[in-house]
Amino acid sequence: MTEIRVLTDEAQCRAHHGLFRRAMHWSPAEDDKWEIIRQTYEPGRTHAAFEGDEMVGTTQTFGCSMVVPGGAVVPHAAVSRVGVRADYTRRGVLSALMREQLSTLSEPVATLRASEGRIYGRFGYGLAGRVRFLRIDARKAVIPGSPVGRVRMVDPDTSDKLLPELHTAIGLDRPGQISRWPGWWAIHQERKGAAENLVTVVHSGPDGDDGFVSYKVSEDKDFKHTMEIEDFAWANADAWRDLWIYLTRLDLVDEIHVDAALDDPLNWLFEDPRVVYTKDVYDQIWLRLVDVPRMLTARTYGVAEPVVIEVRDELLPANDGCYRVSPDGAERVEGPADITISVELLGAVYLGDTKFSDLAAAKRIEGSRFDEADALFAVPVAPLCSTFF
Ligand SMILES: CC(=O)SCCNC(=O)CCNC(=O)[C@H](O)C(C)(C)COP(=O)(O)OP(=O)(O)OC[C@H]1O[C@@H](n2cnc3c(N)ncnc32)[C@H](O)[C@@H]1OP(=O)(O)O
Repeated sequence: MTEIRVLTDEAQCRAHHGLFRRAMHWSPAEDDKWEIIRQTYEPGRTHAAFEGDEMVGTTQTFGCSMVVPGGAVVPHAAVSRVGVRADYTRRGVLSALMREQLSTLSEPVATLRASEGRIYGRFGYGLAGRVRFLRIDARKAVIPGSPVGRVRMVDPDTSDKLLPELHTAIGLDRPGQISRWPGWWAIHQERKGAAENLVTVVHSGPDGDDGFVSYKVSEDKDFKHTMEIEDFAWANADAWRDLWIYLTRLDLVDEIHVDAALDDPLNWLFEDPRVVYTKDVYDQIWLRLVDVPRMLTARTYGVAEPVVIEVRDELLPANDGCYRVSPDGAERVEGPADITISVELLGAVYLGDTKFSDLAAAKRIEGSRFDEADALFAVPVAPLCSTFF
């Protein structure tokens, strides 16, 4: 029988990490890497599945906060390192891990990045945010005008001190953005070493530092140079534009790759909008409403007549019930409901990436008054989570 345990000692956490990496077809971390990775194992947040004495499955959370529509910041669990040993798959190991993890979470919301699209819906995670992968032709990318602020290159020691504070100040700018935990920064900082050669520049305007970008440039056998933008945050349009001027005027860069929000206005920066090419749109945020009443009251709503939504949650039945959503907020009520929706799909509409009317058109939800529900849940900016975990 599968038993789920919370891991406490380091040797087991290392085995957990190795099992997850093996499930992803990656080799285990070397000793020097483990010294950094061990900092990402927070007490009480690591679950493993055991068959007898053998560890056969893993999952873990990182504690942080997430921005919801309207700007409130709520406690959030970032779920990661999900893996089941290949000789134990499709026997319910992941299901047991997910049930235990969900029932013990203290945060009202959890998100994850899914390796495959069919895994997590059954556990109540909905596809709540997508991202555009952009390719920019750096040789033709001309931004008219001059920078208005100052961009400076910072050495690794300086950026290690500066970036966590700066990200806290400016990084929580959209629904879906999350704060970063010490272990996240430990791994990011290690990447500035020789192996990955990540470079950071910081922008300052009239009120001080207000933007940063971390990037690396690699060269292929044909001497083509490609820049990968790994981390990018800005507090205002001047910082955003100045940092792009810096990036597109760098020598020896042919192409730039970056992930951007669906509504990022990057094309409009350039004389020729076609230098920005959307190579892909992919799912990014999979969101699980753990405490539906709390999460429905945490966000704000648009202007429309109130709608009553009935939520169904097989794994966490405390969420079952009807909620009246209006421009003034949300509250539990008795029925009748206008719309019936699973907790998975409520997660999909929660940040505003998906509309009720789209789910109705796809025959995924039932009811009426979808236009009013769309207007209530609409958000002025697309969700994004710039923090990979
Ligand atoms: C947040 C992250 O860390 S993402 C990384 C996720 N990890 C990986 O992709 C690593 C490789 N894969 C694995 O380790 C495992 O196959 C897992 C974790 C995806 C699934 O673990 P399992 O123990 O096999 O899942 P479990 O047996 O509980 O399956 C539950 C249900 O999901 C289905 N399912 C599980 N994995 C998949 C999949 N990859 N594709 C489609 N269906 C799946 C099962 O068929 C089962 O359906 P059923 O209830 O209708 O029978």
